Amino acid sequence: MLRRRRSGRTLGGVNWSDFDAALFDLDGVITPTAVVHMHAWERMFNDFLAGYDDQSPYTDDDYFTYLDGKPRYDGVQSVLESRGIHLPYGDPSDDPSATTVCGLGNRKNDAFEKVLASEGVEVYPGSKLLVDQLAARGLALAVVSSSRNARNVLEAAGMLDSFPVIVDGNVADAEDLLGKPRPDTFLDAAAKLGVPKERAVVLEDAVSGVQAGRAGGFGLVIGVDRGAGREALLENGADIVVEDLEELT
Ligand SMILES: O=P(O)(O)OC[C@H]1O[C@@H](O)[C@H](O)[C@@H](O)[C@@H]1O
Repeated sequence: MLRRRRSGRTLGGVNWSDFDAALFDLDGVITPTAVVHMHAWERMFNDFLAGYDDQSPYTDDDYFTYLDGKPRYDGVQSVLESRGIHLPYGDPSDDPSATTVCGLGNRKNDAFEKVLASEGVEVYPGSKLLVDQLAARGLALAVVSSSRNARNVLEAAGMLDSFPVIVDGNVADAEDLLGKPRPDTFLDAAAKLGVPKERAVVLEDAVSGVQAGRAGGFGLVIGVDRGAGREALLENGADIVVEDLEELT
Protein backbone atom coordinates (compact mmCIF):
# COMPACT_ATOMS: atom_id res chain seq x y z
CA MET A 1 0.00 0.00 0.00
CA LEU A 2 1.40 3.39 -0.93
CA ARG A 3 1.41 6.29 1.47
CA ARG A 4 -0.76 9.08 0.11
CA ARG A 5 1.02 12.37 -0.48
CA ARG A 6 -0.69 15.35 -1.97
CA SER A 7 2.16 17.82 -2.07
CA GLY A 8 3.84 19.23 -5.18
CA ARG A 9 3.68 17.15 -8.32
CA THR A 10 3.50 13.86 -6.46
CA LEU A 11 0.27 11.89 -6.31
CA GLY A 12 0.16 8.75 -4.19
CA GLY A 13 3.92 8.42 -4.09
CA VAL A 14 4.40 8.66 -7.86
CA ASN A 15 6.19 11.74 -9.14
CA TRP A 16 4.04 12.35 -12.20
CA SER A 17 6.30 15.17 -13.38
CA ASP A 18 8.70 12.38 -14.46
CA PHE A 19 6.11 11.30 -17.02
CA ASP A 20 4.19 12.71 -19.98
CA ALA A 21 1.73 9.91 -20.65
CA ALA A 22 -0.35 7.31 -18.84
CA LEU A 23 -1.36 4.16 -20.72
CA PHE A 24 -4.34 2.52 -19.01
CA ASP A 25 -5.54 -1.02 -19.49
CA LEU A 26 -9.36 -1.01 -19.43
CA ASP A 27 -11.00 -4.16 -18.04
CA GLY A 28 -10.17 -4.36 -14.34
CA VAL A 29 -8.28 -1.06 -14.34
CA ILE A 30 -10.84 1.58 -15.34
CA THR A 31 -14.02 -0.51 -15.30
CA PRO A 32 -14.92 -3.65 -13.31
CA THR A 33 -15.51 -5.51 -16.58
CA ALA A 34 -12.69 -8.02 -15.99
CA VAL A 35 -15.24 -9.80 -13.79
CA VAL A 36 -17.79 -9.82 -16.63
CA HIS A 37 -15.18 -11.30 -18.99
CA MET A 38 -14.24 -13.81 -16.29
CA HIS A 39 -17.80 -15.03 -15.80
CA ALA A 40 -18.52 -15.18 -19.53
CA TRP A 41 -15.39 -17.30 -20.09
CA GLU A 42 -16.33 -19.56 -17.18
CA ARG A 43 -19.82 -20.20 -18.54
CA MET A 44 -18.60 -20.88 -22.06
CA PHE A 45 -15.69 -23.14 -21.07
CA ASN A 46 -17.66 -25.16 -18.56
CA ASP A 47 -20.38 -25.87 -21.13
CA PHE A 48 -17.71 -26.83 -23.65
CA LEU A 49 -15.64 -28.98 -21.25
CA ALA A 50 -18.75 -30.87 -20.08
CA GLY A 51 -18.52 -32.66 -23.45
CA TYR A 52 -15.23 -34.27 -22.34
CA ASP A 53 -15.06 -37.18 -19.84
CA ASP A 54 -11.48 -36.46 -18.81
CA GLN A 55 -11.50 -32.68 -18.26
CA SER A 56 -11.70 -31.00 -14.86
CA PRO A 57 -13.98 -27.95 -14.62
CA TYR A 58 -12.63 -24.56 -15.67
CA THR A 59 -11.70 -22.40 -12.68
CA ASP A 60 -10.63 -18.82 -11.86
CA ASP A 61 -7.03 -20.11 -11.92
CA ASP A 62 -7.48 -20.90 -15.62
CA TYR A 63 -8.61 -17.33 -16.15
CA PHE A 64 -5.70 -15.68 -14.36
CA THR A 65 -3.09 -18.05 -15.82
CA TYR A 66 -4.20 -18.37 -19.43
CA LEU A 67 -6.74 -15.68 -20.34
CA ASP A 68 -6.43 -12.52 -18.32
CA GLY A 69 -5.47 -9.54 -20.47
CA LYS A 70 -4.83 -11.50 -23.67
CA PRO A 71 -6.57 -11.05 -27.01
CA ARG A 72 -9.71 -13.19 -27.38
CA TYR A 73 -8.44 -16.04 -29.55
CA ASP A 74 -4.94 -16.13 -27.98
CA GLY A 75 -6.67 -16.74 -24.66
CA VAL A 76 -8.78 -19.60 -26.03
CA GLN A 77 -5.67 -21.20 -27.58
CA SER A 78 -3.82 -20.89 -24.33
CA VAL A 79 -6.55 -22.60 -22.25
CA LEU A 80 -7.01 -25.41 -24.80
CA GLU A 81 -3.24 -26.03 -25.02
CA SER A 82 -2.98 -26.25 -21.23
CA ARG A 83 -5.55 -29.06 -21.35
CA GLY A 84 -4.12 -30.87 -24.35
CA ILE A 85 -7.21 -30.11 -26.48
CA HIS A 86 -6.54 -29.44 -30.17
CA LEU A 87 -9.14 -27.62 -32.25
CA PRO A 88 -8.84 -25.98 -35.65
CA TYR A 89 -8.19 -22.24 -35.34
CA GLY A 90 -11.03 -21.30 -37.69
CA ASP A 91 -11.61 -17.66 -38.56
CA PRO A 92 -12.79 -14.62 -36.56
CA SER A 93 -15.93 -14.63 -38.71
CA ASP A 94 -16.83 -18.13 -37.41
CA ASP A 95 -20.33 -18.62 -36.06
CA PRO A 96 -20.40 -18.94 -32.24
CA SER A 97 -21.66 -22.51 -32.70
CA ALA A 98 -18.45 -23.54 -34.54
CA THR A 99 -16.14 -25.89 -32.64
CA THR A 100 -13.03 -23.89 -33.46
CA VAL A 101 -10.79 -21.59 -31.44
CA CYS A 102 -12.53 -18.57 -32.99
CA GLY A 103 -15.99 -20.14 -32.59
CA LEU A 104 -15.41 -20.64 -28.84
CA GLY A 105 -14.12 -17.07 -28.50
CA ASN A 106 -17.18 -15.73 -30.30
CA ARG A 107 -19.46 -17.92 -28.16
CA LYS A 108 -18.03 -16.27 -25.07
CA ASN A 109 -18.43 -12.86 -26.69
CA ASP A 110 -22.18 -13.42 -27.06
CA ALA A 111 -22.41 -13.92 -23.29
CA PHE A 112 -20.27 -10.82 -22.67
CA GLU A 113 -22.39 -8.63 -24.95
CA LYS A 114 -25.61 -9.77 -23.25
CA VAL A 115 -24.31 -8.76 -19.83
CA LEU A 116 -23.08 -5.42 -21.21
CA ALA A 117 -26.47 -4.68 -22.75
CA SER A 118 -28.50 -5.72 -19.72
CA GLU A 119 -26.34 -4.41 -16.88
CA GLY A 120 -24.36 -1.53 -18.38
CA VAL A 121 -20.92 -0.57 -17.07
CA GLU A 122 -19.71 1.32 -14.04
CA VAL A 123 -16.36 3.02 -13.54
CA TYR A 124 -14.09 2.46 -10.56
CA PRO A 125 -14.44 5.84 -8.80
CA GLY A 126 -10.72 5.92 -7.92
CA SER A 127 -9.82 5.32 -11.56
CA LYS A 128 -12.03 8.16 -12.77
CA LEU A 129 -10.46 10.44 -10.18
CA LEU A 130 -6.92 9.56 -11.25
CA VAL A 131 -7.76 9.95 -14.96
CA ASP A 132 -9.21 13.41 -14.26
CA GLN A 133 -6.25 14.45 -12.10
CA LEU A 134 -3.67 13.31 -14.65
CA ALA A 135 -5.54 15.03 -17.47
CA ALA A 136 -5.58 18.22 -15.40
CA ARG A 137 -1.80 17.91 -14.97
CA GLY A 138 -1.43 17.73 -18.74
CA LEU A 139 -0.46 14.08 -19.14
CA ALA A 140 -1.47 12.48 -22.43
CA LEU A 141 -3.84 9.56 -21.85
CA ALA A 142 -4.50 6.35 -23.75
CA VAL A 143 -6.41 3.12 -23.26
CA VAL A 144 -4.54 0.01 -24.33
CA SER A 145 -6.86 -2.99 -24.19
CA SER A 146 -6.78 -6.42 -25.82
CA SER A 147 -10.55 -6.32 -26.01
CA ARG A 148 -12.48 -5.75 -29.21
CA ASN A 149 -15.27 -4.43 -26.95
CA ALA A 150 -13.15 -1.64 -25.47
CA ARG A 151 -14.86 1.26 -27.27
CA ASN A 152 -18.33 -0.03 -26.35
CA VAL A 153 -17.29 -0.47 -22.73
CA LEU A 154 -15.76 3.04 -22.57
CA GLU A 155 -18.85 4.54 -24.18
CA ALA A 156 -21.21 2.72 -21.79
CA ALA A 157 -19.03 3.95 -18.91
CA GLY A 158 -19.14 7.55 -20.20
CA MET A 159 -15.34 7.66 -20.51
CA LEU A 160 -14.83 7.56 -24.28
CA ASP A 161 -13.90 11.25 -24.49
CA SER A 162 -11.25 10.97 -21.77
CA PHE A 163 -8.82 9.11 -24.04
CA PRO A 164 -7.57 10.68 -27.29
CA VAL A 165 -5.83 7.42 -28.18
CA ILE A 166 -7.43 3.98 -27.89
CA VAL A 167 -5.49 0.91 -28.99
CA ASP A 168 -7.90 -2.01 -28.66
CA GLY A 169 -8.25 -5.50 -30.11
CA ASN A 170 -9.65 -4.13 -33.37
CA VAL A 171 -6.79 -1.65 -33.82
CA ALA A 172 -4.26 -4.39 -33.06
CA ASP A 173 -5.89 -6.58 -35.67
CA ALA A 174 -6.04 -3.83 -38.31
CA GLU A 175 -2.43 -2.74 -37.69
CA ASP A 176 -1.06 -6.26 -37.25
CA LEU A 177 0.17 -5.62 -33.72
CA LEU A 178 1.02 -8.55 -31.45
CA GLY A 179 -1.15 -8.67 -28.34
CA LYS A 180 -0.18 -8.68 -24.66
CA PRO A 181 2.13 -10.05 -23.20
CA ARG A 182 4.02 -8.56 -26.15
CA PRO A 183 4.56 -4.79 -25.70
CA ASP A 184 3.51 -3.75 -29.23
CA THR A 185 0.09 -2.28 -28.41
CA PHE A 186 1.51 -0.15 -25.58
CA LEU A 187 4.39 1.03 -27.78
CA ASP A 188 1.89 1.91 -30.49
CA ALA A 189 -0.15 4.01 -28.04
CA ALA A 190 2.93 5.86 -26.76
CA ALA A 191 4.02 6.58 -30.35
CA LYS A 192 0.54 7.86 -31.25
CA LEU A 193 0.67 10.19 -28.25
CA GLY A 194 4.16 11.30 -29.30
CA VAL A 195 5.68 10.32 -25.95
CA PRO A 196 8.92 8.28 -25.53
CA LYS A 197 8.35 5.01 -23.69
CA GLU A 198 10.63 6.10 -20.83
CA ARG A 199 8.21 8.99 -20.16
CA ALA A 200 5.12 6.76 -20.19
CA VAL A 201 3.46 4.90 -17.32
CA VAL A 202 1.63 1.59 -17.85
CA LEU A 203 -1.30 0.74 -15.53
CA GLU A 204 -2.35 -2.92 -15.66
CA ASP A 205 -4.20 -5.56 -13.63
CA ALA A 206 -3.17 -8.66 -15.61
CA VAL A 207 0.06 -10.64 -15.48
CA SER A 208 0.17 -10.57 -19.29
CA GLY A 209 -0.22 -6.77 -19.10
CA VAL A 210 2.62 -6.08 -16.66
CA GLN A 211 4.78 -8.47 -18.71
CA ALA A 212 4.02 -6.27 -21.72
CA GLY A 213 4.93 -3.16 -19.71
CA ARG A 214 8.25 -4.66 -18.65
CA ALA A 215 9.05 -5.96 -22.13
CA GLY A 216 8.40 -2.50 -23.59
CA GLY A 217 10.86 -0.72 -21.28
CA PHE A 218 8.32 1.84 -20.04
CA GLY A 219 9.19 4.42 -17.40
CA LEU A 220 6.95 2.88 -14.74
CA VAL A 221 4.66 -0.15 -14.59
CA ILE A 222 1.87 0.06 -12.01
CA GLY A 223 0.10 -3.19 -11.16
CA VAL A 224 -3.49 -3.04 -9.93
CA ASP A 225 -4.29 -6.14 -7.93
CA ARG A 226 -7.87 -7.12 -8.70
CA GLY A 227 -7.21 -10.82 -8.18
CA ALA A 228 -4.04 -11.67 -10.11
CA GLY A 229 -2.07 -11.33 -6.87
CA ARG A 230 0.43 -8.75 -5.69
CA GLU A 231 3.44 -11.10 -5.87
CA ALA A 232 2.54 -12.34 -9.35
CA LEU A 233 2.28 -8.75 -10.60
CA LEU A 234 5.61 -7.74 -9.01
CA GLU A 235 7.39 -10.85 -10.31
CA ASN A 236 6.13 -10.29 -13.84
CA GLY A 237 6.97 -6.65 -14.29
CA ALA A 238 5.11 -4.27 -11.96
CA ASP A 239 7.34 -1.70 -10.24
CA ILE A 240 4.65 -0.99 -7.66
CA VAL A 241 1.26 -2.58 -6.92
CA VAL A 242 -1.90 -0.92 -5.62
CA GLU A 243 -5.31 -2.39 -4.87
CA ASP A 244 -7.18 0.57 -6.32
CA LEU A 245 -6.09 3.61 -8.32
CA GLU A 246 -7.56 5.81 -5.58
CA GLU A 247 -4.27 5.11 -3.75
CA LEU A 248 -2.49 7.12 -6.46
CA THR A 249 -4.72 10.19 -6.21
O1 LIG B 1 -13.24 -10.83 -26.31
P1 LIG B 1 -12.76 -9.42 -26.17
O2 LIG B 1 -13.80 -8.47 -25.66
O3 LIG B 1 -12.10 -8.94 -27.41
O4 LIG B 1 -11.71 -9.39 -24.99
C1 LIG B 1 -10.51 -10.08 -24.92
C2 LIG B 1 -9.88 -9.93 -23.52
O5 LIG B 1 -9.82 -8.56 -23.19
C3 LIG B 1 -9.09 -8.28 -22.01
O6 LIG B 1 -9.13 -6.92 -21.77
C4 LIG B 1 -9.64 -9.02 -20.82
O7 LIG B 1 -8.74 -8.89 -19.75
C5 LIG B 1 -9.83 -10.50 -21.14
O8 LIG B 1 -10.53 -11.12 -20.10
C6 LIG B 1 -10.61 -10.67 -22.41
O9 LIG B 1 -10.73 -12.04 -22.68
